[in-house]
Amino acid sequence: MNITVIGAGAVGGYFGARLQEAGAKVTFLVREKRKKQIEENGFKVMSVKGDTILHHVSLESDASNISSSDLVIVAVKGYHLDGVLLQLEQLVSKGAKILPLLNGMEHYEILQQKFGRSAVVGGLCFIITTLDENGYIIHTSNQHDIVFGPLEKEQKEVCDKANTLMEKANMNVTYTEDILKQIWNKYAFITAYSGVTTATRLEIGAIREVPETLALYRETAEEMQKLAAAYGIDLGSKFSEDTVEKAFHLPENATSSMHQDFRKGLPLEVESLQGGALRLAKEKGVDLPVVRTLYRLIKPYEKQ
Ligand SMILES: NC(=O)C1=CN([C@@H]2O[C@H](COP(=O)(O)OP(=O)(O)OC[C@H]3O[C@@H](n4cnc5c(N)ncnc54)[C@H](OP(=O)(O)O)[C@@H]3O)[C@@H](O)[C@H]2O)C=CC1
Ligand SMILES: CC(C)(CO)C(=O)C(=O)O
Repeated sequence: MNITVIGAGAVGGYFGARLQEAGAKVTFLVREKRKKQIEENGFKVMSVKGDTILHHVSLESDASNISSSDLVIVAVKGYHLDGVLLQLEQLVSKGAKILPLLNGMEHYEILQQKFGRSAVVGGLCFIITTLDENGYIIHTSNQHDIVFGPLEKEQKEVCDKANTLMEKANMNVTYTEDILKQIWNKYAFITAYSGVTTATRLEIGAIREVPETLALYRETAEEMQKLAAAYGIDLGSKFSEDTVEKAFHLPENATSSMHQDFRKGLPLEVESLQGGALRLAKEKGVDLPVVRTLYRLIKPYEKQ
């Protein structure tokens, strides 16, 4: 299977490497600085699930040099999505379907509007990865999961093929017919988790010790559930309870990638997560006062 990964960062680099190990022909579409870093330092993954070095890495900076791909995995930050649309256009025009792994929700609408509904497969991931100063991928969580599936019937063939590949790879895959619900589920969870960890600058262990702050987390989950319902998605009567429960099963020092970005002084995806929720809520006339407060607390640090 021919796969292009746009964004050879923490997420794209990790899953791209796993798919290449499993036999896929993977091309990483990268910008010049990252290309140079990989050429100089090599492509290494240091992972609790097993280290790997890619001895041959196919790197491209221009999608017009890629003849065709079955699937393009998009793993850039939400605020870089606009910057990859022209490259994506070239790949989609040569027959590729898009599998986004970004956190958030609005990118689906953006990609579907630009490339048509049939081009965009549903997907998300659960993993904790980061890049070190050499550009090596450091994977520290037990999770290395992709959840994906067709959003349109005509995507079944490429999804079946991707599933066969992912099942062979050193990662977990959940292939589901109900991917829209799973996307909302992750979006609702991550908006609460990233919002509360980043706004408080606390890891989950400290948050769950303080009932008042844990209530903030639960109320964010409740609001996100309300938002999902306004879009016709029922996350289930136990969603907020389960979200709180999850906080007690995570390691004490676990935190969101947004909070980690905050600590590193990197830009924050607040517009893709909390900001996006507020825009989606406005369209449906839903009020999200807790999400709005988190948004207002995090927004000043968006560009750091
Ligand atoms: N890291 C994690 O643990 C998790 C992250 N996520 C989500 O995954 C998404 C990606 O995050 P993550 O991998 O951490 O981010 P990273 O910053 O590590 O990687 C993003 C990569 O995208 C590249 N990029 C940006 N613009 C372009 C472009 N125009 N062309 C080619 N490459 C480009 C960047 O390259 P450059 O070096 O050139 O800037 C960077 O390498 C986010 O939405 C995040 O929320 C989800 C679950 C967990
Ligand atoms: C919660 C987690 C680590 C799960 O993948 C995540 O998506 C994030 O922090 O961005």
